[in-house]
Amino acid sequence: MEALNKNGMVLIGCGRMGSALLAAWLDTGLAHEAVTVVEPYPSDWLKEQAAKGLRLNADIPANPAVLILATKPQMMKEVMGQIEGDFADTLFISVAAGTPISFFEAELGADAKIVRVMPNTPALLKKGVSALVANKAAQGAPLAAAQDLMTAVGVVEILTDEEDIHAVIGLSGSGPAYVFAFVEALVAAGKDAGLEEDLAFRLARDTLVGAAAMIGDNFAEVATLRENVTSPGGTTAAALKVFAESEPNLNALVSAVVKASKDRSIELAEMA
Ligand SMILES: NC(=O)C1=CN([C@@H]2O[C@H](COP(=O)(O)OP(=O)(O)OC[C@H]3O[C@@H](n4cnc5c(N)ncnc54)[C@H](O)[C@@H]3O)[C@@H](O)[C@H]2O)C=CC1
Ligand SMILES: O=C(O)[C@@H]1CCC=N1
Repeated sequence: MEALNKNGMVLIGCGRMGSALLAAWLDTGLAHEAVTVVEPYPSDWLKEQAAKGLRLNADIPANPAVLILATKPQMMKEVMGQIEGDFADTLFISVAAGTPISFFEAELGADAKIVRVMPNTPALLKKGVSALVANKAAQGAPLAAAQDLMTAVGVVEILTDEEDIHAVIGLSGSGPAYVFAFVEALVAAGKDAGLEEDLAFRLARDTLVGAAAMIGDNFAEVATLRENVTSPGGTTAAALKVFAESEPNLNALVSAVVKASKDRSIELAEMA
């Protein structure tokens, strides 16, 4: 955070993703005074940060170390039109789902250092996962700086092919929503099975947290973890049979879900 505290960070758009990242960075030692946020509809939380010294809707400082773009892809053209200033050494980081690097190069010039990042909201708890891809000008030190920044809020994967970002969005960008939807479905199912909602919620939440914590580094072991719950001829076998035999089955359903997110990302990129 040293370079950022010295030369400043600018955040354009402080909604759900922008504020999750900013909150985690502030907690990691980013100084409020070093941050300029441009946000037309500041949340109460953001106003509290402004009271602590963060520069809210102030002029963009000259040559900030990093400028983060966290507005909707549909707004990006308008946003780029409103960014003016000296960005000779600035590293641009976009977290927008559907805006390709080529769009930013067309707006800023091919010499601009641009890293496209696909984070997810668990970044708020420093438990995010982000995939990064850099343009030519941002290879080396700028990409390493972006990697450091995102490592402060979770795990980082580096992509070499920008096209992979669509699938990443389908899996980990949108992914937390699938998990939350699954918890909602589990609670509804618990209620259908006769439990009170509060109890069903606690059981669903604690099962997910506990099971997630059991997953290690080896994908093959996930099947063993599943098998360890599944007594032959028992209750879990009866349950998993429904996943396997329903139409579409679980794998086909999840595949369609990830593909829908991926396809929308491609669509947004084509509109950029
Ligand atoms: N929410 C998520 O889980 C993730 C979101 N993203 C990306 O992050 C970006 C933001 O998404 P969310 O935070 O979910 O949306 P959001 O709608 O919560 O945040 C966008 C923010 O931009 C602000 N804004 C609108 N026009 C602006 C302007 N001209 N200048 C400055 N700020 C402006 C809005 O007031 C809003 O607070 C999107 O591009 C999305 O693809 C990426 C990964 C995960
Ligand atoms: O739903 C969206 O478009 C954004 C991108 C990934 C997660 N949220």
